[in-house]
Amino acid sequence: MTDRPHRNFYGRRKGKQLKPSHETYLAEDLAALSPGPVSWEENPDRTPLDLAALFGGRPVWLEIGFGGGEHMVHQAELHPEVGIIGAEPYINGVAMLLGKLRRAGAENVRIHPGDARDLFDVLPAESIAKAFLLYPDPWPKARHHRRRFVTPEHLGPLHRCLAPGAEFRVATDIEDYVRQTLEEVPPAGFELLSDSPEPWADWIRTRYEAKAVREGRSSRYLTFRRL
Ligand SMILES: C[S@@+](CC[C@H](N)C(=O)[O-])C[C@H]1O[C@@H](n2cnc3c(N)ncnc32)[C@H](O)[C@@H]1O
Repeated sequence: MTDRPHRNFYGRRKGKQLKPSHETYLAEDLAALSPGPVSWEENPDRTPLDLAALFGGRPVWLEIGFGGGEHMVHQAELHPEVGIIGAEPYINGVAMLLGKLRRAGAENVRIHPGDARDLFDVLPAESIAKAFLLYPDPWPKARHHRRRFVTPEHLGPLHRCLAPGAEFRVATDIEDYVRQTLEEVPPAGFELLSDSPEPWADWIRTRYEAKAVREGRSSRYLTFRRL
């Protein structure tokens, strides 16, 4: 037994199932970091989460589709004065985040290992002070554009959760995703604050962004304010 038995414990296993023994660790960590009952099975009445109890009254931020969790852990370390809830259905990404969290020792993160849309309806209205949507799935084919996150179907529930004045950040390397975001987000009750080829000052490169850079694609960083 080393002093860090979890080192690389949740390592990269893209495309592979987690080993049963790893699933035990995953389940234990996830139980400790649960934001409360989110799924319809656990919370059929959709009772709102008690964010004050979760984070002791700190402002709460939300990351949708955190992938491997680089950005979430970075923000959690940078901002111990806030609580951050992340949603990600890709279980190996969740495992990567858990490994990073163990190494970082951040205590201000809670994880919903599933669809962000299930989280939206159990977050109290106007409870989120900042939201991140970083490199959402591009759905490049025109006939799949309605599956993108930035549609009225998702933006309405997100708007309900965000506090007036809350920042909503979107990063993407897909030019047509920028177009759709600029078209769809303002009518859902947001104003555009900035649209930049440069990332935010507190940025850290995510796994997906690193892949985009390797493949020669640049990115756009959009900041909206919830009206
Ligand atoms: C292209 S990846 C980017 C991941 C990460 N943000 C990054 O920049 O490396 C998009 C992520 O969104 C997640 N995702 C897709 N639909 C989602 C949903 N409805 N709720 C939460 N996450 C979702 C996917 O599982 C995937 O990990």
